[in-house]
Amino acid sequence: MTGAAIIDIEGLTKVFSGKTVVDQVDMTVARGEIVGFLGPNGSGKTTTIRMICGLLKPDAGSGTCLGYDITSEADRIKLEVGYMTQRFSFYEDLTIRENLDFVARLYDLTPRAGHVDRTLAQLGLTNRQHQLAGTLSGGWKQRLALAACVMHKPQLLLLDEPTAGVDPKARREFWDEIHDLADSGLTVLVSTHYMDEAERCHRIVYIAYGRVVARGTVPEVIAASGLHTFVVRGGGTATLARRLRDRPGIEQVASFGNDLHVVGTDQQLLERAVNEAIAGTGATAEPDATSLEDVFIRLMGQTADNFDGSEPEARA
Ligand SMILES: Nc1ncnc2c1ncn2[C@@H]1O[C@H](COP(=O)(O)OP(=O)(O)OP(=O)(O)O)[C@@H](O)[C@H]1O
Repeated sequence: MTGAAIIDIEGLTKVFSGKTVVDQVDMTVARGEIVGFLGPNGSGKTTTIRMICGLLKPDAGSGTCLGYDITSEADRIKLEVGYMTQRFSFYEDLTIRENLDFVARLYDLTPRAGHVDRTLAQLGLTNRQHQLAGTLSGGWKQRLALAACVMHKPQLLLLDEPTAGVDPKARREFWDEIHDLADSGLTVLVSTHYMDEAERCHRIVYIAYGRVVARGTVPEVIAASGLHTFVVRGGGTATLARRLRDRPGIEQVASFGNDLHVVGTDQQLLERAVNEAIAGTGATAEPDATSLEDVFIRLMGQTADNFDGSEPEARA
């Protein structure tokens, strides 16, 4: 299947109680890619992932995952996918090894001990194999969950916010692991709210109200946003932010430590507005590269939190 898309879905739609939570989502993921799936809470990421791996039937749309039809060949997909859910679980009163042995049993892997040994070594868990899972720190729990997902040698990993609540060092190590797995040919679709994680993906797909509103590599998404950014420094940021907001040409003001990122789509109008706002304040303003975070703050601002039930102001 080399060259063929690992995920290829078109028009995927899901309606819950009359509410369309996934709305005509198209997505293609090639072998070996790490694709980040981003969007506000409740925007439809988990629902999309569950349809991709055959756990949930779409109300409209079609597609394949690993070459299998997502509606008629769901059983085949489930066997070849590693799915780490948001609330992954294992037996806290069993050791790491015993937990993996249990998973090997579920997948009917033989010889069981061999598969467990290989997976322990692959995920750097061998030295801790006899530690009770319940005594592990968040980062090691995540690693055990990943081990349980990859032991049956899936071709595709679907990770739903795998590092939520994990400290930065453990998150970084987890991502090094993801890249190692991708280098060995595994394909990864990973949902996340973390900006640094989005930047570690080959491509990202951003969804809001069930619809894809941005996609591409990080530079492509930044370029497509059409945003320009000025960094304002000096003076009290809170006072300056008040002066900057609500001026024509200024569409977003966000604090980054002692700096303010001031963003707009019309560069000339933005520059004029910024210079007017800071005149006489002692602050300085310089054009700077728009960051992915600037773009996401903007996308979130346009669409609000998907849980609040309000309609988005703008839809792509
Ligand atoms: N089984 C279900 N029945 C009814 N509504 C559901 C069901 N599953 C999800 N929803 C609703 O569908 C919407 C999308 O939920 P989903 O979990 O896919 O979003 P998400 O982007 O993964 O959110 P988060 O980032 O918070 O995990 C939400 O409004 C959610 O309440």
